[in-house]
Amino acid sequence: QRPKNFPPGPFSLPIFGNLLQLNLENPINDLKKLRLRYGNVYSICFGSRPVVVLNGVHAVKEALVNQSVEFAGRPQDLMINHVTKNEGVVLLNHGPVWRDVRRFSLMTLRNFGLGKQSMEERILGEVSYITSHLEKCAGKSMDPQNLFHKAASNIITTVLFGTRYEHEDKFLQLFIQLFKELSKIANGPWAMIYDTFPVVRNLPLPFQKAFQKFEVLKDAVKDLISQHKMSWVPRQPRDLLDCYLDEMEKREDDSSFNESQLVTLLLDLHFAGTDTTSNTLLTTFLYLMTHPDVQERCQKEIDQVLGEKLQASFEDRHRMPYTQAMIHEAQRVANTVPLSVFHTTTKDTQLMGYDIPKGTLIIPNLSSVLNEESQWKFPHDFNPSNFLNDEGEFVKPEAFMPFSTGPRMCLGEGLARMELFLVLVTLLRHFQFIWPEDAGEPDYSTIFGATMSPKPYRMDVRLRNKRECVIQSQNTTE
Ligand code: HEM
Repeated sequence: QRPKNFPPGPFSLPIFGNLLQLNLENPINDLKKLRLRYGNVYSICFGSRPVVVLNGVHAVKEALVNQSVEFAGRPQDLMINHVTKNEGVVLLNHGPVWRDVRRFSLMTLRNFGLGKQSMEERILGEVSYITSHLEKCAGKSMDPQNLFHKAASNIITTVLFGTRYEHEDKFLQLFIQLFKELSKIANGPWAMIYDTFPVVRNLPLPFQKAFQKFEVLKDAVKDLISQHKMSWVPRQPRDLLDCYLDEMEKREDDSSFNESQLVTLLLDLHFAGTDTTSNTLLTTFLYLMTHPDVQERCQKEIDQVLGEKLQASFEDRHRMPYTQAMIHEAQRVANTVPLSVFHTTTKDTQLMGYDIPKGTLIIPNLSSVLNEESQWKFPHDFNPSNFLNDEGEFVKPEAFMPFSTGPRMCLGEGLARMELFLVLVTLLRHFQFIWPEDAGEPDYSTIFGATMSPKPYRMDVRLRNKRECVIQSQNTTE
């Protein structure tokens, strides 16, 4: 039974709640139908647990921004909380430890923007590996999935541990494999059973594998920390790990900065920063190939702005309104984290006239905001004009929230935006991407998960004429 004056929703069955009425493979359409019937704030039941779903920009902002503290909690009793022992940052509940770890992570990422080996240099370093890989594929077709995934992983590992890994490296392969298996379990039916029926939690059912796999990941990170400590020079940080060791030394008696917390924080940031960015890149290239006019217009702008400059820099974005608009539009249609990360209420509160008790699970339906008909000029198309005004200047509507909003919003936003810009601008400058003639009609449908991805596809890669000469002459000089 729903609490008194709770947001309305469909009739729910005993034990199962509304789970049997949702297509758990991809519930986005079902959630959309419920919004049409019950409005922007409605409820469903996961088993016996009532859950509030927020839809549309106004409801999401009212909760996550205007009542930022009340809606900034995280659930603490799901399988994934038990697997990570509530450490790290993503799943920490609202409170002083989360605030401290978040502030440390944000500051450290921000400082790398200015430091000796800046974030920009780290990203451009990895971009040059992508470029040389694609040069080898020029004239052929290739599946970009692994390339983008490993590149996104390498960018975050250079920031976290100062290391990039060859794409065949065993450590990188192990991480990617275990992350994949863990998210499959965490997003699958066994996690749902674990979360819904506490009595089964100690039984030897397949969800136990998630606990074992996480331990393997933790052991690998512990080894990495031990190796790192051997070359660590206090107060001369090379990466986030060094900054954390400095912080641990500074706060000797502060129990929230400790080695166990560090292990999960590194895993959290690595995990949060990999699939998200690589799936966004995959969607962007799918749309660029199938909208060659958009691709060409970006290339013209990029050529014009960069001229003979050797490399793009993040500052160049201010002179590339169309390319900026294209990247934002790609993020809008990619809808990479469709249901955000679940929140909870930290105290009894009210939202749009409804009472919501402390501890209620909240789903900010970001998908409903990024596709909201009243907010976008072309809600159902891929059209950079969604981000351009009549003068052709770049503008960002308030409904652009792929990183969510409020105090829990993505803490890697700055890194992700820099990554997307530098990768896309560099690749569009050097290559043309073409939908292969024998690939049939493009399939824009998505694979639902904690992060959404496009169906696998192949792309034809061609060196662009103008750049071909420059690259060849550079290669000869080397
Ligand atoms: C295109 C890329 C990305 C997208 C679309 C994205 C999106 C999101 C979203 C929707 C959330 C949930 C916010 C909320 O709960 O309200 C989130 C949280 C988070 N993201 Fe990202 N993210 C991206 C890249 C990254 C990167 C590169 C990092 C690594 C530094 C990162 C680290 C995090 C962390 C640590 C959180 C949890 C923040 C907290 O709970 O305080 N993300 N992200």
